[in-house]
Amino acid sequence: MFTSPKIAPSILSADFMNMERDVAEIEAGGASFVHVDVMDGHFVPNLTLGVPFVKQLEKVTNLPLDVHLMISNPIQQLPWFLECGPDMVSVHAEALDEPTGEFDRAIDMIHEAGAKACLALKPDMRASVVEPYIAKLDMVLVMSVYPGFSGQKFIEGTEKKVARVVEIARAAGVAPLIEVDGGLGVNDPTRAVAAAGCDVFVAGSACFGQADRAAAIAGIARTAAEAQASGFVAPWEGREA
Ligand SMILES: O=C(CO)[C@@H](O)[C@H](O)COP(=O)(O)O
Repeated sequence: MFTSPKIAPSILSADFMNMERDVAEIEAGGASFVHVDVMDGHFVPNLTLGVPFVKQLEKVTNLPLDVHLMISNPIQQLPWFLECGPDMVSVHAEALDEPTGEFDRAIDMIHEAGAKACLALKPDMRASVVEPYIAKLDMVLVMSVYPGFSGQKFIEGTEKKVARVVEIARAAGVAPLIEVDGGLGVNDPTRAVAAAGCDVFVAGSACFGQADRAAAIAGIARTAAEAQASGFVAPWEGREA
């Protein structure tokens, strides 16, 4: 039922002056993806990196790039990011205009470029928004903090949204990866989302903020696997999905 936990360290917490070294460490340390936080200072209140950086990053690692576009107007910018050769691209539901077909358009553009397509949801977005698209999606990214910064506290109850997305996927007879991003580490939030069906655990400060990145990755993966096996139940109430 559960897949083995995959860890995607978020480079937002890495040393931008030593990115090649930091990414080499997580590659050697057992990461499954590099989570690349693209923020435009408009869709989220922080500005990080753009196309030239992603292009360079792709050259210095064999890890799959998991590019998380926290940007306004992704339809316009997608072609530039897709030229960088990412493995997986997440676009936010909140940044797309559903009535004009932008959800389908973004997913199709990503697939046509040979990458895997993911729909990302901010904490206030309902899980059911993925329902019409679930069969086309390779992954759903459930944000467990308001996007913009590393080191924030996990929003309790996000595990309910994870469980709801799993339910929607099952009902459609598909099994996209479920990724959760924000506040994860060797902690109860990781246990809660693991037990709810999360496959990919994004970790910024809990990975790059640690001196031993390999030990950090192993610790989070072990925490998640144990929670999957034991059926961890969160000690909080939290919000609805
Ligand atoms: O996209 C984001 C924040 O917007 C994340 O990827 C963070 O970078 C995760 O950091 P931690 O919460 O794990 O420290």
